[in-house]
Amino acid sequence: MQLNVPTLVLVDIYILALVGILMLHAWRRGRREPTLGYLAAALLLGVLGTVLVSALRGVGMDVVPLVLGNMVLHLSAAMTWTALRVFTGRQPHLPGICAGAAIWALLCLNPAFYESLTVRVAASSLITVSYTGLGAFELWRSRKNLEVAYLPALVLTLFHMAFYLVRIVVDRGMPFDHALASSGDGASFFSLLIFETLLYAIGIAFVTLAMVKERAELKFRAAAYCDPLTGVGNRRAFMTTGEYLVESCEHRKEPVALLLCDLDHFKRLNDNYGHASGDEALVAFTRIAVGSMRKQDVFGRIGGEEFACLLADADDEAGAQVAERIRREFAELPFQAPGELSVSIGIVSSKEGGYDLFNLLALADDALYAAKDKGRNRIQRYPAD
Ligand SMILES: Nc1nc2c(ncn2[C@@H]2O[C@H](COP(=O)(O)OP(=O)(O)OP(=O)(O)O)[C@@H](O)[C@H]2O)c(=O)[nH]1
Repeated sequence: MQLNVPTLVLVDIYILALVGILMLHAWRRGRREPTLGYLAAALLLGVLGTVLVSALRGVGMDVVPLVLGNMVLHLSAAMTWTALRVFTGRQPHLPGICAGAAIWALLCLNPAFYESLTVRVAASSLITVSYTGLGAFELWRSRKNLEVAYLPALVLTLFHMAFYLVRIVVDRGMPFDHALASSGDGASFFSLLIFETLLYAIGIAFVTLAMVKERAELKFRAAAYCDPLTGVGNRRAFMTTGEYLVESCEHRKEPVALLLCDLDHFKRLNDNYGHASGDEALVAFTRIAVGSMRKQDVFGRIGGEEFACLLADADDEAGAQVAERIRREFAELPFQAPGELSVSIGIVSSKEGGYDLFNLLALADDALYAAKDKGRNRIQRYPAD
């Protein structure tokens, strides 16, 4: 099928401009996220480059489409690479951004290069392959830290690179003649080229926007589930992961133990040594408790000076052992004055409380209350005497 080149170019310009403006809008709305800014620049430079390369073909000013137009298109490719680079956490590389356009300008100073359509097509494709390859490389080398679905962007980029590699071998170029533009030698590959480049531009804009949105969502979710002082999960996180753990223990017919820990006389500690010292005590307790947990256990700060530990495959005896270790280590911590740090811990297991986290929490709270009542700095299993 032969596609009409001028029509395709017009469609290409309109769609790229529309996506570019939408990306600019997303950049402004998204707190000027640099990745979207570079992507918007890539799309709008793509529009300018396409206008320069196409509109002024064969009208006696070949230097504009051939030299300037292609330089702008190479800058556009560099911007797409930079968008992916910035997304992976690296700084833009200014010499790298300018290199493609500069190399093209230098090559055009050579009359043999300027006159040979085949060599120009090969060089232009090679520059595009380099920038696209760099974009894929940025994603690949950061894949372990990205935490978002990067594969669509990687596959799209590799496909675009492969297309331009094929172009080096297959394409003999579009001659600079309007009469040949829709039917002449090279027109069919050229129309395919416009088509592929347009799909790539839309595709990479869409998947990169999706990656940026996914990352923002992860950041908000982490903030909503994390206690900023201690870095562990807050009550919401504990309840969500805790319920899941309780359910899976029930499913495997394993016991589960809950420890409810409350630092003793914490108000007094704050009043005597200041809020910063109180914070230090909270962080120190977290360190000790987390150090006593296994990977499959769940721990969280569920209130001001209240923490909860859910131990998988542990009965109340195992829970009491862990609780006693935490209590002892915390009480032995060197602090402002000896005996200032202590914790009371209520313990309940699924043997008494069943596999309902709310019920376990209520029973552990009873045990904790009894521990406080008996003088604090102690562990207490449910049911209390
Ligand atoms: N430093 C600090 N203090 C906090 C934080 N969150 C809550 N608190 C304080 O923890 C104290 C808790 O006091 P209470 O509930 O009376 O409990 P308590 O003094 O530990 O008494 P008992 O639990 O009965 O031993 C309050 O003074 C809160 O201001 C925090 O993030 N940092």
